Amino acid sequence: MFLVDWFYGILASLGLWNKAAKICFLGLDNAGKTTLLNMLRYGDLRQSEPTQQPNSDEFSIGSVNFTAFDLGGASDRSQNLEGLLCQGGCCSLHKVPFLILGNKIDIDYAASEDELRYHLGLTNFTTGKGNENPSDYNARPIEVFMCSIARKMGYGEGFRWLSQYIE
Ligand SMILES: Nc1nc2c(ncn2[C@@H]2O[C@H](COP(=O)(O)OP(=O)(O)OP(=O)(O)O)[C@@H](O)[C@H]2O)c(=O)[nH]1
Repeated sequence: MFLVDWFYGILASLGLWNKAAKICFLGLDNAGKTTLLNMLRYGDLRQSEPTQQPNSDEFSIGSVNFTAFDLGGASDRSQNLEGLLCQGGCCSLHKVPFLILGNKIDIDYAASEDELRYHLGLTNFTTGKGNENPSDYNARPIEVFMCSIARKMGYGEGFRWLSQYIE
């Protein structure tokens, strides 16, 4: 019973209760991928050593599978967002929704949402944060949400946005 309540609590807070999905986290070194994974898995902040070798970490809650590809010390920054988005339309991620989390907004000098959108080339290109009608949507859903995993802020809204594109 406790386990079911825990499953329900975490998935409902992310809008993922009754959804089946594979959610993959990709990010630069030090972005907070492991911290987010630990927050989802254990519900708290845990320190971990910076990743020195490419690896991945995976766990499931209910029918939702979370995987973080931690490129760490071997990160190749040419694998940027543009590459991931496969703008040539050639790849299997063609219509997969992208949630971009701008983490660490608790830090004074953190980039603003507008700055992040600008530097990612996403100004005026994102889907919108409201409840779109997913069945009307023919393009890849993509949106930016700013967050602080340390303060437990922002990423829940991002996941709930994402959840509307997951069956
Ligand atoms: N201030 C602040 N620090 C954070 C936040 N999220 C993570 N961190 C810190 O950022 C550092 C890197 O976090 P990780 O989760 O290890 O980052 P990662 O993306 O897994 O990094 P690699 O292992 O290098 O790929 C750690 O010291 C975290 O405590 C946040 O929201 N705010």
